[in-house]
Amino acid sequence: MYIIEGFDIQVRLKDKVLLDVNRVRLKRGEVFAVIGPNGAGKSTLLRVLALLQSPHKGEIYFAGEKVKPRDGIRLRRRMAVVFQEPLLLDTTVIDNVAVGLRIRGMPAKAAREKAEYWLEKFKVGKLSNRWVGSLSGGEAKRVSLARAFALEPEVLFLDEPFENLDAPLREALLADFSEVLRTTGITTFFVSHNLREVVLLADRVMALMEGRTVQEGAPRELIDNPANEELARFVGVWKRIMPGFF
Ligand SMILES: Nc1ncnc2c1ncn2[C@@H]1O[C@H](COP(=O)(O)OP(=O)(O)OP(=O)(O)O)[C@@H](O)[C@H]1O
Repeated sequence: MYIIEGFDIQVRLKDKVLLDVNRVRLKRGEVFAVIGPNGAGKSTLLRVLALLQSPHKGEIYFAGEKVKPRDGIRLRRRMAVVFQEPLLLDTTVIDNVAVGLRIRGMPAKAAREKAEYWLEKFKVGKLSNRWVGSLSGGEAKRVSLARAFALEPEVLFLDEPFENLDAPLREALLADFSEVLRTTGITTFFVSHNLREVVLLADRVMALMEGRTVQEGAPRELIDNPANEELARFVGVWKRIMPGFF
């Protein structure tokens, strides 16, 4: 039932505890969001669960299997990560999407077809042969999402994927992304500052502050009954920004 489970995860930097999470669990098929202020440890938690960073303490299970350090590469192939910056390779759009599939042993023609399919899904099919250097920020994000989905990962990790976009571009991408998520049913873990995004996309949300979980539940629970004053202020700000939405 759980694809990823983390227990007693601690990350430290010298004497400072950056992350101290008792339990985090991601059910198969759910969209799980992590919100919290700057420096709360959200990206650190993402990196730990995506097996990109080893915690100083704690255990992680992937599909019921306890993760050992040497399992990293093998298990990471079952995941995909999209960062705030698209991190595209300096080549064409289609090659960016196809290359991961080729690395996984897919023949060139099949990889190209799959890449085209996912580029179409994210409405950038027409840009297939463009060099990535000529893309706008929004187009590059769409390509990086297409690249992640093309891998058909068991878990998709997203670190603030809609940041740094103008409002109209962000809205359009959010709508398209939400549609793809709904149709693929892919298990997703995403980090966000944006409560509206969380309401639109997430089944469950965890609020992280100073590296610790302060609340976890359905987005509605967090909005209606924030667990502490800081969270209540955060929710209050969003209610003022978007009256009627929450
Ligand atoms: N390599 C590093 N060196 C020093 N400090 C670090 C490093 N990585 C993370 N930190 C610190 O760890 C804490 C958690 O960082 P993290 O990026 O996980 O927070 P976050 O919630 O994702 O923040 P943001 O919303 O600003 O991206 C912060 O105080 C940050 O300064």
